[in-house]
Amino acid sequence: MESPLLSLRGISKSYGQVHANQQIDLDVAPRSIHAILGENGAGKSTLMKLIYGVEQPDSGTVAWNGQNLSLASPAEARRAGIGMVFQHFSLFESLTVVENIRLIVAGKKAELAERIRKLGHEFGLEVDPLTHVHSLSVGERQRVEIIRCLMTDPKLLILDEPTSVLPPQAVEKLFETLRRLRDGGVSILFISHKLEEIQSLCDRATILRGGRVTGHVDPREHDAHDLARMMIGRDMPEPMPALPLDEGEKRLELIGLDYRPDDPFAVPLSQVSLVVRAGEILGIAGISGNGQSELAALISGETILPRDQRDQIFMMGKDVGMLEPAARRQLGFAFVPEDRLGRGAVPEMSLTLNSLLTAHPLNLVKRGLLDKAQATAFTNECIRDYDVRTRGPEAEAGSLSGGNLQKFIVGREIMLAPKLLFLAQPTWGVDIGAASAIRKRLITLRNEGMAILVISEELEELFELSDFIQVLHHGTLSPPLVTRDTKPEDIGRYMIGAQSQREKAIA
Ligand SMILES: Nc1ncnc2c1ncn2[C@@H]1O[C@H](COP(=O)(O)OP(=O)(O)OP(=O)(O)O)[C@@H](O)[C@H]1O
Repeated sequence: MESPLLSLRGISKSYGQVHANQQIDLDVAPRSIHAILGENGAGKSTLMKLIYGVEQPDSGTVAWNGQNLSLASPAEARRAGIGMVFQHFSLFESLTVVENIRLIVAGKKAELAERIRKLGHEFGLEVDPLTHVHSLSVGERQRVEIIRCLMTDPKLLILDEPTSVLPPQAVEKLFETLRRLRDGGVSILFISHKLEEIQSLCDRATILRGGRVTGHVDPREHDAHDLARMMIGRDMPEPMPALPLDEGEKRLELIGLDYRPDDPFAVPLSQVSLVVRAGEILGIAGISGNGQSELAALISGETILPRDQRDQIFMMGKDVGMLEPAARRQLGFAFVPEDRLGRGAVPEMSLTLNSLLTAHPLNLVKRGLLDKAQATAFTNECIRDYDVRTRGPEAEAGSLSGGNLQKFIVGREIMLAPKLLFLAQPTWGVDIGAASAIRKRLITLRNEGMAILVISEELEELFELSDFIQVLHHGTLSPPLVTRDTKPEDIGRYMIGAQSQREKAIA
């Protein structure tokens, strides 16, 4: 092999009792796309943080182009030619795209805006440089992160689950971008839970389990089942069959919902109608930025309808358009937001306190005081049942790996035994074994009569879960399509607005 661009030997890193990385050896060749594979909590993000100078190893050596390298900060890593796009975004919401980029890349605003447009166009990462970040969807924020990284002209680009929120078309475009970058001499470290992606994109893969390297392979020589087995140490579980059920009562109904946001960058919704019945899963497909966050806020109660808009949102038969989130939850509604660190959990608080955020009605508070024993028992149950890998209920939410925090939030909301459960991107960042366990659980709950609404950008996920799929495009919702009679291409046409509203619809 050509001498490696980056070479790690015996790298270890612990957080207290947790050995996040142990004796890691890794060589990244020049001009290669190298996958890092592993379950939630296997140590992938930690390893990337060590390479990017966010954290320093306890022991071991790093060589960069054959020279010893020790990085005290990400700024030093960037100067050396290492760039990273994080799983959790690091953009300032109150600044515009170009202002955010200017914090890292030198240049005049107008010039930078022009470069952002050009790069966006060239690599299929279109985003308006003058938009405020708070009005961007998760997918759009990720585009900004990737562009910002490309603007520092890295020799090694680290991408932590870059495709998890991108629609299929954008994934292919991103892959073209990455291949072009590789051909131009950039090496890429690519973390993903999607084995098919790794096989189509990567020429090498390193597999981690429990903080240790369990193998270096060429992913093109192994099928997805093989890779999954190496990663999780057993075969993938089979999907759960959905049982046919009689038509249940309506638990959520939107009738001709119109919404004009004050924010000029937000997407207005027009004539959105949907029904979710007991014993049914409705999936909402669509490319992010088409009104998903606006719709989610209206359903959760984060956005409240003005007084004159009556009879547009019903939960359990009650007009809830003007009710606060807590009042909706009292009716039997639970919600897993897409933004797990901003809205789903408070990173600085322990898991037990995070349980209280939504589960306090389950006798976790007595006479205004925290019932510590009950709250800890609830949290322990959630950790055990949802396979949340953490040191315990007192761990800060922010110390969990991304996928494990997501499992915790999904578990907490399901444990409320709601009548209506709404999940936005339920398995974002969750490894394949755990994602399949969450989907199985959702189908079991559906079979037991829960009404479930899922917003997801992952079509495969919606096909596995949903009885019906509706597609959100430019703030309007397609009619419901019966999943078993629908092909992904049909959904794809709605996603880009190419399908006439009447075709393929059920009456
Ligand atoms: N700052 C921290 N404090 C304490 N423990 C931590 C910290 N960061 C990571 N850990 C622990 O180290 C282990 C490895 O976490 P890491 O985030 O590297 O996993 P990962 O493979 O990237 O997982 P995921 O796929 O869920 O993102 C986990 O057990 C995690 O809880």
